[in-house]
Amino acid sequence: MQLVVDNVSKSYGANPAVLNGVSMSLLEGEQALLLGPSGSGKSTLLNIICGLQRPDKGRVVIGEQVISSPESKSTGDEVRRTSLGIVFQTLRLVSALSLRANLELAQKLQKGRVDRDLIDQCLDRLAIADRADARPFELSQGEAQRAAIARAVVVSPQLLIADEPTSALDSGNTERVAELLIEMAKSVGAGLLIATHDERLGRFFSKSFALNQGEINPC
Ligand SMILES: Nc1ncnc2c1ncn2[C@@H]1O[C@H](COP(=O)(O)OP(=O)(O)OP(=O)(O)O)[C@@H](O)[C@H]1O
Repeated sequence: MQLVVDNVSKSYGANPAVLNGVSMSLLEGEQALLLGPSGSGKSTLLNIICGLQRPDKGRVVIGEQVISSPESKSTGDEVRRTSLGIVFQTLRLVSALSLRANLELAQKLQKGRVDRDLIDQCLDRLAIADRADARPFELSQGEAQRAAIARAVVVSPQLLIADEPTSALDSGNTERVAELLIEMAKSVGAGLLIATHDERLGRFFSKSFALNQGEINPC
């Protein structure tokens, strides 16, 4: 499913022009990195791409649907539910539920049904099958990060979006998580956009964008 970010601008009162006419696109199934230092607006751009924040100007189109525009109201819910898998920077797993129940809940909410085979496959691939009954606070940081990836993938998204998915990891685990995201996105035929400040991830991607001082450029 194609992603088009068209001339998006966003300011926050004391932070004018966090995004200043940002345009970028991903073809169906394409994988890319969004690079930028801390505070450059990566999370803001991802939130707008996911329809979780509205831009001041411009729009985001996923497939045929506008998910974000200054006027957008509820359209984002439907595109998010049917098409997106999101790995949040703060993971956002439900702490009262086991890892398996977190994945089942995501499938119920987004797809309306539970696919246990796909859950088992993802848990296996991410090497956390033996932690399926643990609750999020019983997981190590790396296991929780992989759990958040599993939750985004088990909904069979058409576009997988990950915000700093390797921020808390050492370099060995950073590379492993990047490779897993790439492999998991391919396994469900999804496009992939990873926001990170970690330039070491560049070698895994043939397409990258650099966000700096409100502007975006291919790099
Ligand atoms: N809700 C908000 N209200 C006001 N300012 C905000 C808000 N959200 C973000 N900002 C500011 O906008 C700028 C961009 O923040 P954002 O979180 O998008 O950057 P980032 O590149 O994702 O940073 P990091 O890599 O540290 O997570 C920062 O200066 C931040 O303080």
